[in-house]
Amino acid sequence: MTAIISARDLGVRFTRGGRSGGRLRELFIHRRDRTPRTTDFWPLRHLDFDIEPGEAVGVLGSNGTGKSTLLRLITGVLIPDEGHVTRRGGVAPLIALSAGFADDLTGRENVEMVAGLHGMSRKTLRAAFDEIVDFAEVADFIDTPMRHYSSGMRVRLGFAVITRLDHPILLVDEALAVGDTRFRRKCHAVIEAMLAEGKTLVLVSHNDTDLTRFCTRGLYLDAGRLRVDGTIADALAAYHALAAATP
Ligand SMILES: Nc1ncnc2c1ncn2[C@@H]1O[C@H](COP(=O)(O)OP(=O)(O)OP(=O)(O)O)[C@@H](O)[C@H]1O
Repeated sequence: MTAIISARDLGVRFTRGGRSGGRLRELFIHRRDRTPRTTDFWPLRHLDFDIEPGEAVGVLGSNGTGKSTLLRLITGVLIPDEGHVTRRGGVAPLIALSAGFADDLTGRENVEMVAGLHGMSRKTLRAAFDEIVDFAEVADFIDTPMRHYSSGMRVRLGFAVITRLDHPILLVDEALAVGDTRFRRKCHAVIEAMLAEGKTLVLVSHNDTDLTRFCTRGLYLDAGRLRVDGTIADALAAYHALAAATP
């Protein structure tokens, strides 16, 4: 089978205190020529893996070990400094606890923007809009600017719109941790349905139950390296062994 996501010697370099240059600037500058600074570090380096279509892969590790960075590299919003990552097909990303929403726009405008950016036609969005809003339970706030949304409301609307995209790859970063129990249950049913359809899931989570519920495979990151690429049970065991050994 041909991999749907492939990483080869993948690495990215950050500057302590903030990555130099904005994301947009990075698109226009050949960053590989950037002279290293003493404040530079590699949050991720020398990563190699292939993910097959339909796999459900959990990414785990302690805080700051590069999990979100890996998802941003897979999505393509971050450009690697070494190696490369390739995707076959579109990616529906729910990262940084949002679908990429803008605070000044209303919920409605944000849904339209995100759906449009991800290639959903106006007709499809019109047909799906009410269900998205109902699922997110934000009908009373849909014309309110996003800055007035709670983190739970944001993540609910983000989840509702992102999971409606017709992309084969779903990336979820910690989003399941934010909703309340009832909403989490609704999200679980949606993810299970997407997996049953053959979609590919990459899930970043600190929650063992979520990781074992959805994922068969685990990528355990430590100090920016891929330490275990195995079953989710193996990856969790390595993660917990390290936590137990760390004072
Ligand atoms: N834009 C940036 N510029 C500089 N450093 C950054 C940037 N984004 C992240 N980092 C740093 O890179 C490292 C990896 O961050 P990342 O958010 O990927 O970790 P994580 O494993 O997702 O952490 P957590 O479990 O806390 O969410 C951290 O040291 C973080 O402070």
